[in-house]
Amino acid sequence: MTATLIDGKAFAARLRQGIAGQVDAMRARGITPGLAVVLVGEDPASQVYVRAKGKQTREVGMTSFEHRLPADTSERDLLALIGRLNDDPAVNGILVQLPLPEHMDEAAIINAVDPAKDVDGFHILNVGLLATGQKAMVPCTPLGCLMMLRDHLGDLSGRRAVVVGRSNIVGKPMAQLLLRDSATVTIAHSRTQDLPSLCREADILVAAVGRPGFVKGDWIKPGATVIDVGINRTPDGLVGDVDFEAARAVAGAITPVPGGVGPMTIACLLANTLTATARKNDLPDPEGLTP
Ligand SMILES: Nc1nc2c(c(=O)[nH]1)N[C@@H](CN(C=O)c1ccc(C(=O)N[C@@H](CCC(=O)O)C(=O)O)cc1)CN2
Ligand SMILES: [Mg+2]
Repeated sequence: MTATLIDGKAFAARLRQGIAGQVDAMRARGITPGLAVVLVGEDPASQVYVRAKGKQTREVGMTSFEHRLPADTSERDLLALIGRLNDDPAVNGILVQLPLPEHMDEAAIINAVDPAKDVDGFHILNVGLLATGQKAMVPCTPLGCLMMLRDHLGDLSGRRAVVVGRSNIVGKPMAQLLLRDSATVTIAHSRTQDLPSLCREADILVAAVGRPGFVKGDWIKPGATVIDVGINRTPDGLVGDVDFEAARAVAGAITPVPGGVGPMTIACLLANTLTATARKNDLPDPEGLTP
């Protein structure tokens, strides 16, 4: 038996359709959500993502503000731009595309964004709110993973989840979200001992290490749900962190790369922009878009 494919591309398209409907309703009340995306430098992958973000923002009826700055922009100038966006009432969401050039202090930039406009959920305040179970802005990639897991599995309570990877963008917030849904969560990383055995205990396995085909088929518990967050460019094309062909013969369900987690990341960015706009205007959180 081969695993069910969790189609992130189709899921994201449905999500955007729902968001477009909610944007229409907001615009009828005179409120147009606005998202500002800031790109520093010419990283080719980042350029692709930023272009896709602008296009999808406009397609759901929101206003897109795009700021492209040269790679040698000073931290001071970037902070000044963020300050102007923080003060701009037409901007409800601000995203600074990562990675930033080497000379920039990433934490200082992230923490300069108004937490209420922090649609990436990376600001220290939102990290703390999420960790303590309070209303936060939630990072887009883990939010998308959670939506797919709930859609496929229903209640996550009591399930054993292993998150491989401890980044601030994916691994840590993913673990927080799973914990919030009462899963039993382990975060594994490069120093974890006997990683294959640990992974074999997982009903839910999330791979976010950034190494092509790192998770092998025989690390997977038969019937497990596997979420592959990896996006690795190799001579064979784009591949995930999971050995897909071997894994799909064992897993119960799996996200493909491309077409799994990636498209959900941008759809959840739009979801967060809608949430930030609703909160700014003292409206209830949009249905189904927050954890
Ligand atoms: N400020 C942020 N920076 C970065 C984030 C983020 O969430 N916030 N995440 C990634 C990049 N990213 C969005 O920014 C992103 C990555 C991948 C995809 C995607 O749709 N991938 C496709 C494949 C597209 C391709 O050919 O590359 C897929 O997986 O099907 C969307 C967004 C790092 N930076
Ligand atoms: Mg991401």
